[in-house]
Amino acid sequence: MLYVDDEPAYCRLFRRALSDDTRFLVTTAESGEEALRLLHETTADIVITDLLMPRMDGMELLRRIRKSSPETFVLILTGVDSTSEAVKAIKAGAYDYILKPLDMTMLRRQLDKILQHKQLLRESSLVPDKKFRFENLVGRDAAMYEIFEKIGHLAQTDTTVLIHGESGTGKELIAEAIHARGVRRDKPFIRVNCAALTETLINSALFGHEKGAFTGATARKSGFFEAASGGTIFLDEIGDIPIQTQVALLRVLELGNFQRVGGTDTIQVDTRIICATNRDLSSAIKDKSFREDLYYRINVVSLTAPPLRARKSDIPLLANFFLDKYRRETGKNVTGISKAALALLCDHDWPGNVRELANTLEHAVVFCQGRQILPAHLPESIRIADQGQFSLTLHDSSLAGAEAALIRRVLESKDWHLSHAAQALGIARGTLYSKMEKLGIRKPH
Ligand SMILES: Nc1ncnc2c1ncn2[C@@H]1O[C@H](COP(=O)(O)OP(=O)(O)OP(=O)(O)O)[C@@H](O)[C@H]1O
Repeated sequence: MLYVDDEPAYCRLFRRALSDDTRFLVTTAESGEEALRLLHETTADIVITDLLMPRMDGMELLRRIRKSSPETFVLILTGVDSTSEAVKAIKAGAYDYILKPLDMTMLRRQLDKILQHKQLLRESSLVPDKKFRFENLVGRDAAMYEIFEKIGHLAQTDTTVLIHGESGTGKELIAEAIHARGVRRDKPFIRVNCAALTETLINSALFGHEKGAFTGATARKSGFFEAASGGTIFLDEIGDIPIQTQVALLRVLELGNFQRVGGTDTIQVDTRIICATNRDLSSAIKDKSFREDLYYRINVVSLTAPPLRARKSDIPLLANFFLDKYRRETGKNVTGISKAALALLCDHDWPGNVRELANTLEHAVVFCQGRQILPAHLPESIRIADQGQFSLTLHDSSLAGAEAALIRRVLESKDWHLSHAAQALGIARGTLYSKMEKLGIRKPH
């Protein structure tokens, strides 16, 4: 590890502070130029550099290191008044920044994080385990294996994680799995839906409040962070937290402490933070509704839950998983999904992702009278979407007219093969025949 600072006193302090930590071999340099010379002669896994230095400053040194040895982790040291410079440095590839005057506890925490990150990088080359289930997550698609693998690695660390993904893709299950596989598994996992909390309530919900902090605060109350102490807090829809809460959150991430609303005591917590968002936070940063420095703090490691339409090979597996779940819950003897119904499920685009698929199977099990899920048991939205393939144009808005048009289209698509058409429509062949009679539908000669 190389420490770069133009103040010799700081260099000495740093060497002394880490002298008992056998994981690091510390070298110091008093200028950017000297640092580059040393890096030329030997390698360093971690470089910690002051930002403000005469001649070559920390930014320039960072740029040079990124070019010559991109795998080196660079930490920037900066004063409170130049955090915007630090953000620039992170954009330019620095791992993170540390505030000056140097707080050794903070520094050690950062170094632990880097070591964990390095471990992660080493392990990410391992062959993925071919299982279809990972904690409560089900999946066999390569995209899901990748997620399982990442969860496995992240669980071994205490890193802050940001999970991206559309609604219903399993972000909460991913967060739970990271918690369940880690050392904090016996401690609480607290989920907070930030979007559901009003601006006035959120600070008190997260950090608690003192008696009399606001009207109605009749007693001291601890918040979610205290409840999750020792465990994990999952901040869902993080993009929706108001700016004032973002400031408090930044403090928890940087210093590991907070104050209750209306309180003056500083409360130290050891809570792992996992966040999720279905919004593009970079546009929120642009329109200033989300702090950039907070973004870098929560986005130490990020993963993206893939939408269901991007892993269609998981649909049959998930459909059967939910069939089994709802069959047990309802006690019904539904044992399978017909080919036609499964084809409809596989064709659907699932804008609501796995949640929509789960709801669809619940609906199907409820409506199924026999042993097999047929197209007729699926919600109309799924069947209609399929019929959309025929680009059905309805000239007659009456129910009978629409039914006739649909039956005609399906018959045409099945070459007027009654059994096939009946199966696609999810009705019995006899029912189709009588409907054709009633609606005056005949095969054209
Ligand atoms: N891979 C999966 N295997 C099994 N169930 C899943 C999977 N992904 C999601 N689910 C189920 O789908 C539903 C939605 O999942 P979850 O709440 O984790 O999604 P989310 O991405 O956090 O959604 P939102 O952004 O709306 O909060 C839950 O009932 C969950 O159990």
